[in-house]
Amino acid sequence: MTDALNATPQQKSEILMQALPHMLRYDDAMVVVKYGGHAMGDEDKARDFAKDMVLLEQAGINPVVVHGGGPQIGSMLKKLGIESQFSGGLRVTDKPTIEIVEMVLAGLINKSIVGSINAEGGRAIGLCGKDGNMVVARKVHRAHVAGEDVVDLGFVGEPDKVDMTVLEQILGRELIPVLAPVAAGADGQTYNVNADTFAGAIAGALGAKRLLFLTDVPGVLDKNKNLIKELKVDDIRGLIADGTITGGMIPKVETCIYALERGVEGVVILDGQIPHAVLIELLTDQGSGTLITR
Ligand SMILES: Nc1ncnc2c1ncn2[C@@H]1O[C@H](COP(=O)(O)OP(=O)(O)O)[C@@H](O)[C@H]1O
Ligand SMILES: CC(=O)N[C@@H](CCC(=O)OP(=O)(O)O)C(=O)O
Repeated sequence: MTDALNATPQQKSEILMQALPHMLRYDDAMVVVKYGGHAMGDEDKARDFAKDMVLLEQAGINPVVVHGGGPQIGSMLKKLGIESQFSGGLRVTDKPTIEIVEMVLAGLINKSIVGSINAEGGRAIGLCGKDGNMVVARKVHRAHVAGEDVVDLGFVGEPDKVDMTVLEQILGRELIPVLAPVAAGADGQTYNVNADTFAGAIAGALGAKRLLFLTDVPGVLDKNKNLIKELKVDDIRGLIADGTITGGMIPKVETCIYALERGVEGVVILDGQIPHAVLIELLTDQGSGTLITR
């Protein structure tokens, strides 16, 4: 699959025959792809990701991209002399920080992904939670984090209401939505929403067939750092309790549980740095990461 885009016509038709049964499984289905800031990498990787989204759309699978950009926000804040502070995996977001978060996520990164998809022959449309009131956020009140001081996270939000009207207009019309995890509260205040949580809310509201988390590790690893290929929701709670799953993986697996409970059929956590990771996952028998089901 890695070389498929540069293959000869004969090789391409062989690859297509192998991919066909998988394509039929996902025909007209919705797949939410969470593209993490760590998975973004260099220009070549961005191009590969964009090619995958275009190919999925052409194959009749409707990809919805939700992107992050944590490391990129961190670099911009650093350039401006603003220190990043996290509590429980969430960025403490004061007034100057929320302005940079919105600029980097809904501006720079969103438009860069839209541009890459368009350059590969797709038609992407970049939105954030504010557009069409897609996601209305409420402030996160998570002051108590085990082992950490009590912190007011500031303008950190979580999805409160999700309205799919705008996305429903877009899907099935050869457009690829690219969503930045920025949303307004009912009072109009802008909130910074963790991209995993945002992706889970969108996947749940759409009843997506798959939610893919592209990150910088092969999937969920066990205590010996070996990949766990399949997990059930009930296994997850034990792995958090015994300290196998920690840090940034916790909001990810918690989002998996949330999305599965809302009808998403399966969630996969996989290494987005592998070229064409999404195509390998969806269109081959190889399945590259951790598949989580109910
Ligand atoms: N059991 C585990 N398996 C894999 N990664 C884990 C595990 N526990 C903690 N992690 C950490 O979670 C990180 C992925 O979360 P995060 O950095 O938030 O990703 P992203 O930026 O892609 O959203 C991994 O790089 C790893 O350091
Ligand atoms: C509240 C909060 O922490 N928001 C995140 C939003 C971006 C994000 O989640 O990006 P990744 O997926 O690349 O980590 C942040 O400010 O970094």
